[in-house]
Amino acid sequence: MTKIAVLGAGSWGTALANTMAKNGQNVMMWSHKAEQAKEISGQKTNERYLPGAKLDDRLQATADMAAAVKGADVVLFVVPTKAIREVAKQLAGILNENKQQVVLAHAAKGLEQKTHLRISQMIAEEVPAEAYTGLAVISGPSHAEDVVKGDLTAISIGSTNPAAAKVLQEALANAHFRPYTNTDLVGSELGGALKNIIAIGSGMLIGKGFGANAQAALLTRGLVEIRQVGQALGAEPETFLGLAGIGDLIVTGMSPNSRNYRAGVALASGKPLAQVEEEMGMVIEGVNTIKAVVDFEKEYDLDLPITRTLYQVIYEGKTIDQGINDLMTRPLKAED
Ligand SMILES: NC(=O)C1=CN([C@@H]2O[C@H](COP(=O)(O)OP(=O)(O)OC[C@H]3O[C@@H](n4cnc5c(N)ncnc54)[C@H](OP(=O)(O)O)[C@@H]3O)[C@@H](O)[C@H]2O)C=CC1
Ligand SMILES: O=C(CO)COP(=O)(O)O
Repeated sequence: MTKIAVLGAGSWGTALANTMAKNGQNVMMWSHKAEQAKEISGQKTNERYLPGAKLDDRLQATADMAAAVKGADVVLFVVPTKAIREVAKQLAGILNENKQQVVLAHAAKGLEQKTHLRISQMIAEEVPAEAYTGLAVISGPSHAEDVVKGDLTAISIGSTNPAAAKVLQEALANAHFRPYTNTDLVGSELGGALKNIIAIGSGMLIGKGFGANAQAALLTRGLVEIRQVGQALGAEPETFLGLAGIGDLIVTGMSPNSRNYRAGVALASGKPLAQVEEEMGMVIEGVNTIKAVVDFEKEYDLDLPITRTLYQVIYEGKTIDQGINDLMTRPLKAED
């Protein structure tokens, strides 16, 4: 039995922790809210984030990070990107105090606002190398709402340390949940972060009444942009043809369970971004990630028309209709 501390008690942290608890692993969740930890441990529910879901009887949560981490073999971060650095700082203090060495993993899908760093880079800046044996990312097509219901799901775990990926693969696997491993940490992180931008666009198209042709065009051309950025940042291009790439793009770009997709639909109805974020009540990573990616376009001399147009629509007042027209009437070119 592996002892796993899951840091973060939103929808995805709860769904992953619940999967491992059902598999018989020794799981302790950490929530920064004592009331929520009490609800998870006592009632086996997390009504705010997974309404109606009944969690495994063995699942426990605490608001004391040191207690969650004590004796853990694996520590898994599942907080939004903007909270990763702060949580990593707290964890570093605890691991240092305990002289403890763990496998580190995260399941977040974004880039840091100011630095544009990937999540594993932020964690590696905060947690000293002697406190962990490997760093892995859980990526791929997986909405928490579907996972907690036991819907069939396949994900990918990326790490340059195969032993770190393996320990997570074994802790998570069951007949409904099939994790694959790969060694492309960079590509697995970027696939997860970048598809959120395209998913917002996909929601906008549906909100505007367009159909499957339009969605297929956007997702396919969006994948070309994701691959360009990935290659510029050192990812393996093949990763974007796998679960962490096209797999996640399909589910996030087409499922109404996606927060990013739903945000696109809501923006197309004319709601301002602040209202969309408030009404969602859960993190919409793509609206922040897009800021980093428009900077990458200049920094690495890339051509990212969809990303650039979505940025203009979300932040610079361009209408969706104008954005679509700009994209459709660009100079004609060969498919690349
Ligand atoms: N939801 C999903 O299906 C999937 C999500 N992901 C990714 O997982 C990450 C987390 O997403 P998700 O679970 O959906 O997010 P949610 O918005 O559902 O939950 C976020 C959780 O993190 C907590 N949190 C926020 N800031 C802090 C902080 N500074 N310290 C401690 N806890 C904090 C929130 O607490 P509070 O209630 O106080 O705000 C909440 O419990 C994201 O990067 C997302 O892209 C990846 C795959 C699937
Ligand atoms: O990454 C996800 C599914 O794989 C979750 O996407 P959303 O954050 O858009 O819900």
